[in-house]
Amino acid sequence: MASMSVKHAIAAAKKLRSLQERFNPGGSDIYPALMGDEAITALIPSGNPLSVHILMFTRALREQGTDEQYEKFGRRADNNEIIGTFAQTELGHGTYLRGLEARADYDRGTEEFVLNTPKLSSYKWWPGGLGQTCNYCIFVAQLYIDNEAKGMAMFVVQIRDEETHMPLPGVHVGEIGKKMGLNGVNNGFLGLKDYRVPRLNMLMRHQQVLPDGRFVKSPVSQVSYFPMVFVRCMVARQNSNYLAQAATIATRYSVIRRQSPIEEGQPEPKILEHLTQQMKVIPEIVTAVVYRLAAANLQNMYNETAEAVYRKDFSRLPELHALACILKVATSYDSTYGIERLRQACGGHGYLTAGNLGNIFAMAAPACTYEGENSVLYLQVGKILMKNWSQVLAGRELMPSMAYISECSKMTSFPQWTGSWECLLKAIQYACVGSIRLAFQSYNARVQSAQSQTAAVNYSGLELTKAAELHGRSYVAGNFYQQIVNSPNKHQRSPQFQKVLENMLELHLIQIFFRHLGDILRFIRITEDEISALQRRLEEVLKELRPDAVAITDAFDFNDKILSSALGCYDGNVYERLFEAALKHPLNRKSVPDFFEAHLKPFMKENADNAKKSKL
Ligand SMILES: CC/C=C\C/C=C\C/C=C\CCCC(=O)SCCNC(=O)CCNC(=O)[C@H](O)C(C)(C)COP(=O)(O)OP(=O)(O)OC[C@H]1O[C@@H](n2cnc3c(N)ncnc32)[C@H](O)[C@@H]1OP(=O)(O)O
Ligand SMILES: Cc1cc2nc3c(=O)[nH]c(=O)nc-3n(C[C@H](O)[C@H](O)[C@H](O)COP(=O)(O)OP(=O)(O)OC[C@H]3O[C@@H](n4cnc5c(N)ncnc54)[C@H](O)[C@@H]3O)c2cc1C
Repeated sequence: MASMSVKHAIAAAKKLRSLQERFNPGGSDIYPALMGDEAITALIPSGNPLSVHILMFTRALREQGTDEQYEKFGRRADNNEIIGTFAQTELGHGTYLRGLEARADYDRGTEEFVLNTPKLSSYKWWPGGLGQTCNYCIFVAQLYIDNEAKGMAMFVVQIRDEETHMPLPGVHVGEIGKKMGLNGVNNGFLGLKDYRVPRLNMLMRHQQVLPDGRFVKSPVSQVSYFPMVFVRCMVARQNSNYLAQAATIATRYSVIRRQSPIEEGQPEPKILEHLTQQMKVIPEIVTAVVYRLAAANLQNMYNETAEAVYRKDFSRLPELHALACILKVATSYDSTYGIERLRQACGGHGYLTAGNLGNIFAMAAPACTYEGENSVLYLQVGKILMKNWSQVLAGRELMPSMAYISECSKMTSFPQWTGSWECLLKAIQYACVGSIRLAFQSYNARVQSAQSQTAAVNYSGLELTKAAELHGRSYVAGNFYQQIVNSPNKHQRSPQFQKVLENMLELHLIQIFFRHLGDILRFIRITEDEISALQRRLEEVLKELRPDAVAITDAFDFNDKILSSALGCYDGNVYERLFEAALKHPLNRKSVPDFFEAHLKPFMKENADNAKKSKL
């Protein structure tokens, strides 16, 4: 599987190169790389062994290396003359980067770094493509000068001979084993023993080690985390894509499959006529659209921040970090749960490999873990919200994506309930700010009682997580509202199209309201009649969107090859394709399976003989 994936990935990478040259000659825009990776990944159901090379190795060389280092390594990596990965996670540590054990000791006598993974737990473990594909990597290690720890640093390390692909002396590298999906990616392990690299193999755009061993600290240590921010932005886009693929499959299947009359004596309807089926499928279509728009916003913000960082302006890093964390978490959680809901909406056939929903789930699910385990990132955002709440209390302005927190903090109570979109959006924001206030009271009480920040974060973790989750909901719903109601290009839309978009906004806001009704009722009084009115509107908007469901998912424009699903094929010949796939199964090559003579027949005969004996 790995070799097939590499073959396909190389073919697709060549295609990508020609596309880039045609549409983005010599440009550094992230989209071609992203599109290329998405295209390659989509065409290789077992995952793209070049993903981390495209998304992390090449970018780290460009963003963390000096111009000279880019010329020496980055250009060859961009041109796919060398293939790398990003080797940060270890067998013993993934989240707690300060606990990483791999070390780089500077030898000023030879102006080299001596790299070691001192224990088994120090082995790099997980990097994509590391097992067999890559011949280089970015090796993340704790930097030591005269045995004094200086923090994390990144090193360009060649791990295999460029001609023979043999692991170099001092390198122990291989595949970590079968996973629940992405088995074409050859995630690998890497151990280094007294492996020497020249001083100039340490990426030194932001921090330097001079020939005599003097260390020049980075102006902002967090800029070394930038490669992770980029992938978190990618995950937001990639996982909204996975959800859109699954929604397309389930929608198409739901208008082909007929089951169970709604009125006695009537013919069996398409299953999408059942209201409960609409509630399973249509919100997922809308969620895919909502996150795709949010991810596009985040991507633009990433580009702007990356350019600013290149100019040594680090001012926007904190906001980008907070948004990249919350959107990576929200998109990966909601897409993973949404794809499983869509699989279940396809009944038994949803469980068939031919439907491809299981594989889309297996591709989407690990994003809840990699690039920052989701609950850790929720805590990251919770900590940032605590800092911002202190700013609110001090009367200071907040970053634009958190401005609503200031506005809501000035409200002494929630205004008269109207049920309008603005009211629903404000309710989610108001509940978020209420949760932030409660979390801060707990957190601050702990800090005041002399608990350390990390301990206070831990013991306030549940409230911090809730506040972070509601902040994500507020940002995503607010972005969708702005795009539908206040977009500058709104007047270029046909009235019909605008109406469909407004129906999607209505559904998203009401769905989020009901998902967080408990959180909202803690801070806002809403009557039973007002809630029942929203229930009616939910049922109504599902009915309104039902006729548009197929057109919206067709507009995602996934080729049958990308969907790779007998349930979601454009021509709708589901049963014929299911049967065609079944007949291809190896067990159908013979009428009598080999195991009959070898196992089944003796087993049944033995039971028959025993039955006869027991009657005697
Ligand atoms: C298109 C296809 C897309 C995707 C799929 C395809 C391919 C990719 C597939 C797989 C790739 C996966 C690659 C990986 O998984 S690489 C390894 C990823 N590992 C992680 O993400 C580690 C997660 N852990 C953390 O990030 C750490 O917990 C930590 C955030 C670094 C925090 O650690 P800690 O030492 O405790 O420090 P804190 O006090 O929490 O933070 C210190 C300080 O720094 C700020 N901060 C933290 N992170 C960032 C950042 N990324 N950017 C900017 N700022 C950051 C933090 O807010 C705090 O600031 P203060 O002001 O409070 O000091
Ligand atoms: C498919 C896939 C591809 C990957 N690709 C790469 C790659 O290319 N390069 C790379 O370097 N890594 C890669 N990784 C590794 C990935 O980045 C780590 O798995 C991830 O960072 C989580 O770390 P961990 O596995 O050590 O889990 P841990 O950090 O051990 O987490 C285990 C549990 O402990 C909890 N926990 C940990 N710390 C805290 C805390 N402070 N507070 C509360 N709870 C906590 C977590 O929430 C989680 O529930 C990949 C992983 C996967 C699954």
